[in-house]
Amino acid sequence: MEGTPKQPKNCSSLVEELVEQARKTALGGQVADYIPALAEVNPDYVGLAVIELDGSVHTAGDADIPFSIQSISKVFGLAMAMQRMDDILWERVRMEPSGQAFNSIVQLEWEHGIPRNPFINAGAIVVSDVLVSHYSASKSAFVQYVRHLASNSAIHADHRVWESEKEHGNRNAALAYLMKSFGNIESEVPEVLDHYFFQCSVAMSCVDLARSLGFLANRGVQPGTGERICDARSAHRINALLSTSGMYDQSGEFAFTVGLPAKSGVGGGIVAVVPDYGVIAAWSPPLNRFGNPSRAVEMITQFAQRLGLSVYT
Ligand SMILES: NC(=O)CC[C@H](N)C(=O)O
Repeated sequence: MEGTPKQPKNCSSLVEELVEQARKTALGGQVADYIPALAEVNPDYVGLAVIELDGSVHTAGDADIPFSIQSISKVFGLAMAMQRMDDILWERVRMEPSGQAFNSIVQLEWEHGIPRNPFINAGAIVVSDVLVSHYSASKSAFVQYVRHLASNSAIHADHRVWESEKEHGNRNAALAYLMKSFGNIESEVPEVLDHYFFQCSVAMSCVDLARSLGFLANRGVQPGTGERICDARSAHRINALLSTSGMYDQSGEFAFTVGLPAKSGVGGGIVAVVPDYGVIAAWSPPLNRFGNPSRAVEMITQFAQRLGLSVYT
């Protein structure tokens, strides 16, 4: 039945236990340092938040501290673009796993400037181009959208991170100019990159993230407010893409071991959608070799396995 928790018991104590365990685990990995402002983040932060469709909130550790959402912004950007554009969007960005690093450039030339999916950087830059063309002020539209979804008007972009990415964004600029040369970017590249870096620099907490993406677990309707954010088909499509491409080149392994649609970011966050149950958001800055946060992967894996949450069961 829609909205019925699959496993309501002892969530809060499990969330506490997983954070405690994560704090003790030295999983290695390094905080992202290719964006200098991110390198300054304390690697010891650990947060976990679970929000169920019935509104129950379970949090532990640093679940209320905002951090740089980075690539998690690609989910919000895509949801906005899908609202504004029909299926023509899928001629400009595809729906296949890339099998490459999130910022890889090699595939893009072979495939004529059409990115494999909206959750690698090239795909998110195309989505940013859609937003720049469809909104007169795309950056403020983006921030208003996430504030509304998270019911938190204090959410804002971290300008230091934004500037830092702009200064060190040569690879993303290369992706954007290559796509422009193939005719897959409409607006001017600097304006598109400015939007892309801005949305990556938005700071949100685990609680904000878990609350904001509840609609993906509930066929497009935001559980707290009953507002329809997107149609059920769009929610299905976003979840499908998250399952196949949300964890970059570790998406196959994540599906194999966990089995939930999820998106990671180099700020150390991951959100995982559990259809008909709720959303899990975890944060710990050090990253593994795929650019996914090791402890956050571990906390979500444990939570899902212990409660038997998987879309493939
Ligand atoms: N994986 C990520 O979180 C990447 C986002 C980052 N802003 C970048 O463009 O490189």
